[in-house]
Amino acid sequence: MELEINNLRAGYGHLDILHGVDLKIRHGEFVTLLGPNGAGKSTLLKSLFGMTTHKGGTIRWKGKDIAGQRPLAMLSHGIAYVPQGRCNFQLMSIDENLEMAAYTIKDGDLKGEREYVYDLFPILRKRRNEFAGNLSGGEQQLLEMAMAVLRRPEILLVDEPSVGLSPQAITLVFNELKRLHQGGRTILLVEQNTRKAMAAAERAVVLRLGKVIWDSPVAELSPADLGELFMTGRRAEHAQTAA
Ligand SMILES: Nc1ncnc2c1ncn2[C@@H]1O[C@H](COP(=O)(O)OP(=O)(O)OP(=O)(O)O)[C@@H](O)[C@H]1O
Repeated sequence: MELEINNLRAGYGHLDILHGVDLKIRHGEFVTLLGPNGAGKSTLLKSLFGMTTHKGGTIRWKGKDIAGQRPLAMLSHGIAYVPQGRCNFQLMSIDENLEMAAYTIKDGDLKGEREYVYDLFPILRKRRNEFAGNLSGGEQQLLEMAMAVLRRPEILLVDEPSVGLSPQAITLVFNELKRLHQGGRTILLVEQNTRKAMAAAERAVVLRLGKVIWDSPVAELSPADLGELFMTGRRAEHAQTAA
């Protein structure tokens, strides 16, 4: 087991958002985290990257409890986070954005790291001297992923990469996610586009009101069941757990 979350409680200051999350992710898995607005999906990703107030429970990463550690420590453990929206430096070139992403690598071989990323995303190499702000939405999302992958993480936490993208750009981004997974990376993806997410991932986990209410291979969850889970917290007839 790579990541084992037990009874995780977290939030923002006095605000409690996660009310006891249990989730296990094996090395190399592609898991999508689904759920209605405000369920706490982004909060769970942020908690795994040390960006929330830790209130209890454990996050075991390769056997060691890392709950409550801050983002820099999470990066050093091999955990990377791709935030929602495009957070790159718009008035810097792609080369420079990747340089910024490499900032925390001690004694890093920047050129080598950059070439590693360009081999993964040749589309970025072609435009390496252009401002990030001049890339299309889909290409900017790829740059976000590239900046996270540069540190060669073992797990990628990806938050709603399809937001604001055209259908073609969404297809491009999901194809790249699948390629990153095939390259051996573990992926935990939060996504509102449930159809795309379930086509790419192996396992679907549904979060509602700060708790996991469903966890199964994607094939065991129909769109109708998913709708029912979102609305009522139960799957008609065969609910695994109640909300
Ligand atoms: N920085 C913050 N400070 C305070 N409250 C926050 C913060 N970020 C999120 N919240 C609150 O936490 C709750 C869960 O938000 P979160 O973004 O985790 O949900 P989500 O399941 O990802 O929803 P969506 O699909 O709409 O993005 C919401 O009520 C939200 O208002």
